[in-house]
Amino acid sequence: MLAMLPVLVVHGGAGNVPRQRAELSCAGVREAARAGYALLRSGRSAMDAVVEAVTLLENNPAFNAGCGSVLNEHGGVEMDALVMDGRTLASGAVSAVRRIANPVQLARLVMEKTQHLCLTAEGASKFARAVGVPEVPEETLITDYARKRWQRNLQPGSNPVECQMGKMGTVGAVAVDSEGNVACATSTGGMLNKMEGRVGDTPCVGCGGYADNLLGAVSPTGHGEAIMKVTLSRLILFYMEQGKTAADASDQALAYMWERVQGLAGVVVVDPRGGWAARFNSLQMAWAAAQNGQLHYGLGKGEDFTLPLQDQPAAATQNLEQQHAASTHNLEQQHAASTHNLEQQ
Ligand SMILES: NC(=O)C[C@H](N)C(=O)O
Repeated sequence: MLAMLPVLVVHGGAGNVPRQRAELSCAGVREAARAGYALLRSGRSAMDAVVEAVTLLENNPAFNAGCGSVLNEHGGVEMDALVMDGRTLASGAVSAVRRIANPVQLARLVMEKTQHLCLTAEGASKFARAVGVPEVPEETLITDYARKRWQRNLQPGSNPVECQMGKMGTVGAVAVDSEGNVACATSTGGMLNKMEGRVGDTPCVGCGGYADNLLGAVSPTGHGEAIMKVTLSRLILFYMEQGKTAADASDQALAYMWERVQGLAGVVVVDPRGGWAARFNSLQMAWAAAQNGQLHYGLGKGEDFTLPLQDQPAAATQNLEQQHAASTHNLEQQHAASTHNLEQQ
């Protein structure tokens, strides 16, 4: 059993990743999984590893979290983040927080330094100042891509929720460390063109994540309102408690969410023995998992590419990654061509 530990799984958002961003997303989740796993291998805790992985994803403009966050209806950035420690069920979150480069780190400070689980908006900013977390100018969190999508969705007749369902990019991680402790972390800019003050699933315990050493850990991504209605993360762990594997529990919960509220989402899940799953009912979800010196990753349904994690010269790994990118691209072209044919028929 110990050979299965440690393990770390990350996601870069559920949805339909535009072709030009697919390789960027895959490279981003691979890098984050490698970094988090390296910490676990050096004996650090599951909490350290998930925060490290999510911090890297927040700093990567390819994702809807930290720098790269989607904009609210007024063109501003309001972010949500959550961490949870499976040893004690300690948890910390921030919601609708502005001008913070790494909301996941602020969420961890809420867990460690306050009596509360979640701080919101201006109160979260004041807390950040009090504990020495610097404010950053809002423009540094806004990419051209995010601004264009915001502007497009201000047009009459646009449907930001539909558009968001196509291109999500929330980030998250779950891990089990060498001692069998589990943790989760999730971070997001939320939903495209959301109302000011809208808080989604991400900072809500049991919705945007859950971690319990007795059961496992979950980090989801997807339509926040749907995730909240079924408390998706806790629902998956409930099914696991009843004896389901991480993959079966995830599929069952996603199917339930689809039946009840037509929600699209994806999840990464671990159990305390090192079993893991990356599942989604959206078209795609960028994910990567590191375990036993191997890096698994994928984007489309059924994809599971594998790369060695250690004892491998960087150049050789890069070659393999390029081959995978090329084969994914070919598949995408075949898919696009067949869809096109179907449309013409
Ligand atoms: N992209 C996402 O996953 C969005 C996030 N779950 C939210 O609703 O805020």
